Amino acid sequence: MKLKILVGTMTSTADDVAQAIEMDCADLVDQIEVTPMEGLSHRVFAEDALYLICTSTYGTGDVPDNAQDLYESLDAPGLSLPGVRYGVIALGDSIYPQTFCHGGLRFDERLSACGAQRLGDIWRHDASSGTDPEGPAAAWCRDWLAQAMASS
Ligand SMILES: Cc1cc2nc3c(=O)[nH]c(=O)nc-3n(C[C@H](O)[C@H](O)[C@H](O)COP(=O)(O)O)c2cc1C
Repeated sequence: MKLKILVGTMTSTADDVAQAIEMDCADLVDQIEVTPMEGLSHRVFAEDALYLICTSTYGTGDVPDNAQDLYESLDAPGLSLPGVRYGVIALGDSIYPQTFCHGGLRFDERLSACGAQRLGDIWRHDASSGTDPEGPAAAWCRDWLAQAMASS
């Protein structure tokens, strides 16, 4: 199975998380591909892969600039992604309590509205927690991948 990590970021934290997962989880899947969201559309979900949305949150609960095109494309009328299985890593900061981690939550809403299936809970990281996300995210991903493969 291939894991495709789609990265939405402004200041590279989400990319650091994706790189940590690529290093730590290589033994669990056939291939891991880390892809920045720049210029992507919903067509990225056509591949036979397991998808991981790894994104931060900006503005007032918005997806980062490099994720806008992909996010908007998921609103296409009649778009259907029934065979797509995905997980979500949502980075945010609890100093924005009204919109905490909404970037990831927004992707989850759009993907599930298109009939895609989320596996597991959304993993959130709080930039105000005083911990770096890379290690805990990679540990979460190992469990998540094990469950995803057991259910496929
Ligand atoms: C200008 C600005 C706006 C932000 N807005 C939000 C927000 O609305 N909700 C939230 O949970 N986090 C918000 N954040 C926090 C970031 O999502 C968080 O720091 C994240 O780890 C950054 O990841 P990145 O480096 O991959 O972009 C904001 C950060 C900045 C600098």
